[in-house]
Amino acid sequence: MSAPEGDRLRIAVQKSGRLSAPSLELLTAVGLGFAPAGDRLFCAGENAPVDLLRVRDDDIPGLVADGGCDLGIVGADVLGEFAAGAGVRPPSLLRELGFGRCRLAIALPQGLNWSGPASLAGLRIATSHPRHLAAWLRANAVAAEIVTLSGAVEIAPRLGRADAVCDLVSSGATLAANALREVATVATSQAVLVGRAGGLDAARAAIAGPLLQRLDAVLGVRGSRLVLCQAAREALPALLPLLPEVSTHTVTAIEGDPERISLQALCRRAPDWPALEALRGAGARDLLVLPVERMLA
Ligand SMILES: Nc1ncnc2c1ncn2[C@@H]1O[C@H](COP(=O)(O)OP(=O)(O)OP(=O)(O)O)[C@@H](O)[C@H]1O
Ligand SMILES: O=P(O)(O)OC[C@H]1O[C@H](OP(=O)(O)OP(=O)(O)O)[C@H](O)[C@@H]1O
Ligand SMILES: [Mg+2]
Repeated sequence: MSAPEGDRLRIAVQKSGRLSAPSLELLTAVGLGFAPAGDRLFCAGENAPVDLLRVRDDDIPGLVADGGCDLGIVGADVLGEFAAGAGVRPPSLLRELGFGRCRLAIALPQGLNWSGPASLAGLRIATSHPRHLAAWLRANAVAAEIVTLSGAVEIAPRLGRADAVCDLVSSGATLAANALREVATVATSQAVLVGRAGGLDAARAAIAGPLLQRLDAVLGVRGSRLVLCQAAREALPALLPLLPEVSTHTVTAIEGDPERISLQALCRRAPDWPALEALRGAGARDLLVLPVERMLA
């Protein structure tokens, strides 16, 4: 990966929060190295013409939209809020990254009844996602007041600032800790890679292209396992259906033993213990389950 002097790719990532560590891990997995970030906002790439900008996640769509950065990693929820705003052409969604999975949900304090979206009519709903919420209320023909807060949304009912909330949920622990009950999903989200809407200039595209290919090689096998085993050739038809979500498999003859084969299967998810025990019961021996890091097709 080489580029003319001065032509460097800039990637915006969240400085500190839910997406920071997995974003850096992904960039490392595609071969990018950065000096330890510490508190720095800007990290020059050590082995490629790619620099990191570490910022608040809310700033990432705007930075990519106005050309301050070429690529960014941000929650689809934050991208959606930005895109629903007036005026600026939002960044393009280039890839879904499979981490930071959560949902934007409506939750009510105990004591408020729920019989559908109409139950929210006339209530004050606290959220950091006012545009998502406004669109959802519109789609459900509900008139409610939106109270926009930048954080700690779940505390708003207890403080008397709102009657209900619309916030991000994954495990539900934060809602439970605040005695709130999830009643409806407004949107689902995960981390996404975004790029400038108009595309990159030729020099930057030449840096980004191979990186995207590497990214696909990593994302395409996330969660996959390589399962290896030996078995009698006649056991093969019984073994294959026991493997979870096989994407490809290879059968190899074992030298000197025409009755036995070696099976290699790429599975989109890990076989659990019962599946492995069933495979063994069907004649598989020397079963190996290996993690898969990347696959160049
Ligand atoms: N509980 C969760 N589980 C999984 N992903 C989450 C969860 N909460 C948020 N996210 C995702 O992570 C993104 C960042 O969340 P985080 O709470 O770190 O943001 P923040 O507090 O706004 O940070 P910043 O200081 O950068 O503004 C969210 O936009 C969402 O996409
Ligand atoms: O359903 P849960 O697993 O409890 O997750 C939900 C919480 O996660 C997010 O906040 P985060 O913990 O990132 O902290 P923040 O409020 O400081 O952004 C979100 O805003 C919720 O508060
Ligand atoms: Mg934020």
